[in-house]
Amino acid sequence: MQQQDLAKKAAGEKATEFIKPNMTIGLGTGSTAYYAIMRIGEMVSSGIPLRAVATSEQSEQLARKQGIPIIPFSDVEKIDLDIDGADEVDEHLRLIKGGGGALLREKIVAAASAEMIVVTDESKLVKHLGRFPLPVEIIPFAWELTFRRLIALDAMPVLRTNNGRTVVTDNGNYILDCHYERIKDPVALHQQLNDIPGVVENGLFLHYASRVIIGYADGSVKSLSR
Ligand SMILES: O=C(CO)[C@H](O)[C@H](O)COP(=O)(O)O
Repeated sequence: MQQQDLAKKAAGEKATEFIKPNMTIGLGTGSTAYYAIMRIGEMVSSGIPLRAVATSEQSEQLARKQGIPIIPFSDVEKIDLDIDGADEVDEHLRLIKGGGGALLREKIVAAASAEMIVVTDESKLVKHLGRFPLPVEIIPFAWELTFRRLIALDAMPVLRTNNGRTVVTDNGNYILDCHYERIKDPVALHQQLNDIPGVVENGLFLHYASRVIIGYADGSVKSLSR
């Protein structure tokens, strides 16, 4: 296993120590959340009663394979704990998410959770958000107009593609990756982006994370909390 994966594993597994029996867990998306899901699978196999909702089709499939009971959102009264990764984390525990394209479901689940623990490695820690391109999920209808509005806001958007094909999210939408280098006012930008008709959601998670667990390759972890 590579150094960075060891760090991700350490963080993902540590977060599961906050899980208590009978909790409803929000399962994040990505290569760090993967380790949390695998560990939760082991917990379920060992007889700990848990149930979960997933933030992507990918995580749902993984969870089902591990025997984690996935419940429909219609049955969800509250989500006790959401465990998810991030693409950037600043010192105020504000995040950029959506590198894996799951930002919309991730934000819906984070907003519905009593607590959100972010699992990450050291490479994601930044002084200022914005070095990682900010994902913005938009509806396909007239997407070119939404794209132009973002150009007018100096967002330098790029339509996300994979092998020459437009990436379509689990919700049937497109993603524009916006290049800022440094986001000076994340609160104002969050509002400005979501005010654009056609924008469904953006990858700024400004007040959801209550704890960030940073993993290191030697298996140690550091925890930051609000
Ligand atoms: O926001 C996400 C997916 O939409 C992921 O949490 C984020 O991209 C981090 O992924 P990884 O743990 O693989 O680095």
